[in-house]
Amino acid sequence: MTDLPAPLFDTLVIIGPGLIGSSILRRGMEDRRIARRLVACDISPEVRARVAELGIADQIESDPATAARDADCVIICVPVGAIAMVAAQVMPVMKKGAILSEVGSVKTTVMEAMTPLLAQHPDIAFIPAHPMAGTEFSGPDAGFATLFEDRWCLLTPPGHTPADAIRRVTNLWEMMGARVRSMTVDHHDRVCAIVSHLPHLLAFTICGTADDLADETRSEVLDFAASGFRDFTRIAASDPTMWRDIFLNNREALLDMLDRFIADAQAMGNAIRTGDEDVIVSRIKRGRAIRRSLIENRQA
Ligand SMILES: NC(=O)c1ccc[n+]([C@@H]2O[C@H](COP(=O)([O-])OP(=O)(O)OC[C@H]3O[C@@H](n4cnc5c(N)ncnc54)[C@H](O)[C@@H]3O)[C@@H](O)[C@H]2O)c1
Ligand SMILES: O=C(O)C(=O)C[C@]1(C(=O)O)C=C[C@@H](O)C=C1
Repeated sequence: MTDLPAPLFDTLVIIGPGLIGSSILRRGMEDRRIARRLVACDISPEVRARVAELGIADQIESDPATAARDADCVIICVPVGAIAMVAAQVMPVMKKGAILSEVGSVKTTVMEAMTPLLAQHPDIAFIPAHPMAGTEFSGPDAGFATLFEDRWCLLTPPGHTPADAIRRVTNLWEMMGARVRSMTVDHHDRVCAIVSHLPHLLAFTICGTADDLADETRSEVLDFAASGFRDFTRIAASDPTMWRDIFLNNREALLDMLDRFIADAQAMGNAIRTGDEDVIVSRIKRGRAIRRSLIENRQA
């Protein structure tokens, strides 16, 4: 009989088994080469009970420190505003040489909050990751094992991070079907401001604008929304806590992108006002070209 290769991690701990955390757990349950033991930890008793019913973890804990004690890798999957607080709970008990990761949608402010903790615990490798995958749904029922398939996962490891730890986190995401790229926290936050955070801001806003016109158009909004508007409503159905934290933590990059967007939208408005067909058509063509390249890159 041939021995099976050792799993990538002996014990992998997911703190916050919501959409993202439960998707990692589901993939880990399906592919036991990822971890021998999968531990889930959540602050919410309802979430813990649901994770138990779904059978997507080998062990379920309510206390992050208890969950993290024997971990080879801990991944914090809670809203951005709570990541550093959870890190402060687990780092003092984590093993020397263990890996700490998180999946937050913003990196600069998390790294700032983590800097003093990292100085106190130099034996823990901190490797922030951000899977560019998700849906408008939250919670453990929303996750699925193929969520990261063919999606990008962006890593923002600090400069001194051991190469072996980066390799293991890269392997983890690749085993879940993702493509991995490393970048600085600043670059990450600017890229995400334009590809993810501004589109959400626009979706929440356009739904509000339509709702404010309710007297004139309420029934039309509901009746005829099987059009462009419907695609905005999917994004606008996203979780308020998650998006509050993203907007407040990526304030500068997001406001910069918003200013650019407002200038471009005004330019389009002027072209419509003055009947400048060339400007109108060239902008529409750029949109179509971007959609085509997304499809070619298998991202749409
Ligand atoms: N939803 C997406 O599309 C998406 C994509 C990529 C990254 N992210 C990021 O991933 C993280 C999780 O997002 P999600 O959509 O999976 O959220 P979610 O709401 O589905 O799950 C978050 C879980 O964290 C738990 N939690 C909150 N505070 C906690 C604490 N202090 N201790 C322990 N558990 C706690 C909640 O009870 C919940 O079960 C966020 O930082 C988000 O920015 C989200
Ligand atoms: O597909 C969606 O519904 C998402 O909102 C996913 C999405 C995105 O904007 O692309 C949202 C936030 C994350 O940080 C990464 C992915």
